Amino acid sequence: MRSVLRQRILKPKDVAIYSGEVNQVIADLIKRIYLLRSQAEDGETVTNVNDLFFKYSMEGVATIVYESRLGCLENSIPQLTVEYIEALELMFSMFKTSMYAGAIPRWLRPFIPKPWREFCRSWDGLFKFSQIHVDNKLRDIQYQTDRGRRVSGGLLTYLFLSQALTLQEIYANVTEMLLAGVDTTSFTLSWTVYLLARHPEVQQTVYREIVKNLGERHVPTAADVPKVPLVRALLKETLRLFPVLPGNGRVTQEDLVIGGYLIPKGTQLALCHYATSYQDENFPRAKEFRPERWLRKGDLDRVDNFGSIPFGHGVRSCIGRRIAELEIHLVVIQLLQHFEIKTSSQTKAVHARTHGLLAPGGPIHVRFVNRK
Ligand code: HEM
Repeated sequence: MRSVLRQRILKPKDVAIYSGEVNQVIADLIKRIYLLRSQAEDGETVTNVNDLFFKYSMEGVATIVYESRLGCLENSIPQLTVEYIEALELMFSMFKTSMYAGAIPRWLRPFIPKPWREFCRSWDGLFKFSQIHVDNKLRDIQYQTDRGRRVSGGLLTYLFLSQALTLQEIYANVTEMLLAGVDTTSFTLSWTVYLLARHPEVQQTVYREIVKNLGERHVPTAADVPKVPLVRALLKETLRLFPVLPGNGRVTQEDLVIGGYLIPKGTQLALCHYATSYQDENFPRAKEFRPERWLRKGDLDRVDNFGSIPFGHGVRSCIGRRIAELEIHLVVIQLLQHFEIKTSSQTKAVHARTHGLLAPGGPIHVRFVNRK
């Protein structure tokens, strides 16, 4: 899969072509914020923003991966999408249990049936959903080719036409991408909004840069993102403080000597970059939210810092990184163009909690206040 997609989504310029689709999803998200605000007592508060960003992330990744809209941000969500959301929620709500489900020996399953049963139920739901969308697209392509038309399209079309993967492999891989691309992106967006609301001075600086370099209402595309380096820095800083995957692991492929210790080939290594992200030796005043620490001082300056590697590193690093960045950069710019994000009387201090992923430990409520 990775070698097939190398040309399509691994670099920022590869995913730039999806700006238009992502912006349509953002337009729906903003419409939804106006609606939800209007239903609040103060006309400004949106409660539990993660629910909103979950739907945004799901719609965003599906529009790229399936090349179709799911209707997550509509008032009445299509039944098929509702079922998928339920399967996804089931998967995450029992993440810890289901992680061990595969380790339960077959003979033991009749005695403790629930973890395995739920594990299969949630995966079946996710696969069924992917299969329906993939099959629809395949039928569409077949229809076009039968009529001698030249077919061009996005990711899924490319996967079909390249013929590098079997249909089963396509089902499996797009299911994994959708699964991997929803909570990761939505938690990160929820933290971003939370941090901006609690640090109005940072928010003001980012907003000023957007207005100066892009304007108050210009709808941004991927080409605009390098003009607002603080927006990129904001995402890096958010992921440093709240890396959705707080740890990572690798099995050594050869004998290594690290810090004077011999680590034999085949050793399982665990890395907790959530911990290294908070070390002052890696990030001065590490506990503080300071996006500007990621800004380059000049053209030759690089600010890579391996104390924080939220997307992993190397050949197995996150395949959806550029998609996630596109979705987050574009939506943050537009949210700040439309609204000042503020705490409300309902905003409580929220701490991180792990359930496999590092998630907000409670609901995040913020006000979306009209820009004057
Ligand atoms: C803020 C958002 C995201 C974060 C922080 C994140 C983080 C990660 C991390 C840490 C890994 C493991 C990398 C490693 O072992 O070195 C990973 C793997 C993966 N991610 Fe993401 N991810 C995000 C969004 C996405 C999105 C949007 C997609 C799909 C469109 C996606 C698809 C995947 C897949 C398929 C893998 C497995 C890759 C493999 O095993 O080769 N991720 N992600």
